Amino acid sequence: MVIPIVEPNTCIRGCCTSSSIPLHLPPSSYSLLSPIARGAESVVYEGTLNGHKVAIKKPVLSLSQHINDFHKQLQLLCKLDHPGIATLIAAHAKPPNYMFFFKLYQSSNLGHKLHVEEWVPTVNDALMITMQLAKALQYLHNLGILHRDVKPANILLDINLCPRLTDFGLAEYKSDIKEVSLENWKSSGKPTGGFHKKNMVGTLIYMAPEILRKELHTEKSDVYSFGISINELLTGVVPYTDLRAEAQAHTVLEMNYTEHQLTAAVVSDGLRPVLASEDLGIPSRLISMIQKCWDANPKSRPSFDDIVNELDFIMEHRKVKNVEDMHIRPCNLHIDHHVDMTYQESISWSTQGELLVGNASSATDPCFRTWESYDEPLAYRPILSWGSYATCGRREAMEDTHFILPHICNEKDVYAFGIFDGHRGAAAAEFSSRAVPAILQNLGFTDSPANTLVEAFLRTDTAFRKELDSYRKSNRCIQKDMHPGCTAIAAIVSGNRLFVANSGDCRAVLCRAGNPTALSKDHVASCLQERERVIRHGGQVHWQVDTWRVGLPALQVTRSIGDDDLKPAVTAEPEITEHALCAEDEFLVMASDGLWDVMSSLDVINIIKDTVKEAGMCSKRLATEAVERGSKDNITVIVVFLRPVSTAERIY
Ligand SMILES: Nc1ncnc2c1ncn2[C@@H]1O[C@H](COP(=O)(O)OP(=O)(O)OP(=O)(O)O)[C@@H](O)[C@H]1O
Ligand SMILES: [Mn+2]
Ligand SMILES: [Mn+2]
Repeated sequence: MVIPIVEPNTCIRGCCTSSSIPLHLPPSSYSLLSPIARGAESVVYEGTLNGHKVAIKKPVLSLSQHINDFHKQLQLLCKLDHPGIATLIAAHAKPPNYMFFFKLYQSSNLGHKLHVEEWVPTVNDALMITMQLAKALQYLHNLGILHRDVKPANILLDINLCPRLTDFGLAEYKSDIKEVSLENWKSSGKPTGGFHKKNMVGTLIYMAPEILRKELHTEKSDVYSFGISINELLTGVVPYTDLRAEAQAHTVLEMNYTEHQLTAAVVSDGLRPVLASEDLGIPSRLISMIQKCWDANPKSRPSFDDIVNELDFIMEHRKVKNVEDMHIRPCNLHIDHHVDMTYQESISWSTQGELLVGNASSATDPCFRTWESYDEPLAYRPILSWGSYATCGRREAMEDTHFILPHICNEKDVYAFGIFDGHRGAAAAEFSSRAVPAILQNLGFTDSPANTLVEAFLRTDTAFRKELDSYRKSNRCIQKDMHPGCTAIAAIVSGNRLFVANSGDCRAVLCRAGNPTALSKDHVASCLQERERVIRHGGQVHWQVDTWRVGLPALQVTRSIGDDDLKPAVTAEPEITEHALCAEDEFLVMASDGLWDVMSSLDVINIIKDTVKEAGMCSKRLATEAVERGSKDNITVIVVFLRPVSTAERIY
């Protein structure tokens, strides 16, 4: 992208100059589209500059000091040019608009990648990221610049997952540092002032003990933050969160309280996060390097020159020895799944579900884009972050399954989520959790999202019953009278459109302007309409014990995948609801009936309101609360935030 430079290319004060980066832009050359992130000091937007997609960082300028800071940051950014550092393309440094234009890095930041997308890197991925980042910091230190805010949220990833260090909001020339820090502690009160404390929840855990003791920042303080960040990359664990696994810090208040104790433990007791383990193929020298980086004594920490040399050695050694690359953690570690083995012996229903529909990930057919929201380029675009939690609860066996499928057919703005609640065994739920996403991928955008969802449910049901039949005929490892089934709910978010398909009694709720909107209706025999439909299709309904039930198996639900002894009365055909999302939509909650048995939609919304705004933590809190309230069933929860959540309430 070539942007003409208008001379004199300086900011309004004349303190920032550059020969290659334009510092004032005609207003017609750029536009702000949707916000990507709201930080403490800025809002980052996706936007365009001369027709190209860019990231636009617009600082919050509420004090004159903030304008000084902008100029300082711009002077610094103009000097930087390194493949490990986010590229500044242009800036606008004239009132009333102060903006930085960066290259847009599409693969989000490392914190999001690890904890929201649950990305599991291979050893080589991890080594490459570590090396690139070390080289970027080596480059800065050679220029006499300290970054002072190294953490995964400030490490962007490009499409090749190469890291790009960003956020120079706290960066300083080492030579200026004495003066600045004294001034900082006094005037702005960083990091002890009330406001900053609130916003430092995320940063504190990366701060070296000497910084927590309010001593001066040196190169070695960046080394410490680097060590903590790389260990987080290797373990996939937000530093110290494992400490609170039992205590379950759910609210910001609780978090702040623990942060206080944490600071004391890091400074006085030498507490550090749990170190990555060698078991999963991580080179032992990399692990010892991390330990040296977070040594309590700054003088004992290596410099980035030392670190780059050591990494060179580790990588060369792997190459010579031809060490096999592998993932550094098993994928999907967080789900406590117990598979019901009573009748399925050696059949893996999940694998069957995947195999049956062909290898979805290799779907190479170009997808035809017929999904309507793409015709409206200016339509509202929600920004999603999601998490899930699944627990057996008080049951012996886990019969719930779920899937999360971001970026269907590599489309950035298209996501699918689904939950399956098995009955009479887990087979149907296990099969469906693989088959439904695979079919969605395979169908791509050839039909409307609503039709695609219906098709996915029906095809999964047919495929599962056929498979079951062939097992029965071949007399292999299945009892003749077993008719497993599952209820199913799935959602597709495509641009600003939300589609929910439901068969059975899982439920989806949207929080719109603080109030619950039901996105699904339960299909149970106690519902007159459903009872009549079952009878019309040849099924039998009777009152038994306390409620209406279907057929001999006395099923309470009237729609499901599987249950082949009750077909076609108990249909797999879902009901679909469709909504246009808008700025008032805060989040979407999907859950199996184990949650809804003990909680109303309003309860769910209120609980999320006072929980740390991290989707995984919200899901866990809801499920845990449901167990506490006496739910006797398996519980699976998926929470999807539909707009950016405040950094102050995020945990990384
Ligand atoms: N060039 C970019 N491309 C894509 N996403 C970006 C880009 N720059 C920033 N972001 C996103 O915006 C987030 C915030 O950016 P940045 O850290 O620069 O802002 P900040 O206001 O200083 O935030 P903080 O609250 O961490 O101080 C990043 O974590 C990243 O997810
Ligand atoms: Mn940041
Ligand atoms: Mn910042």
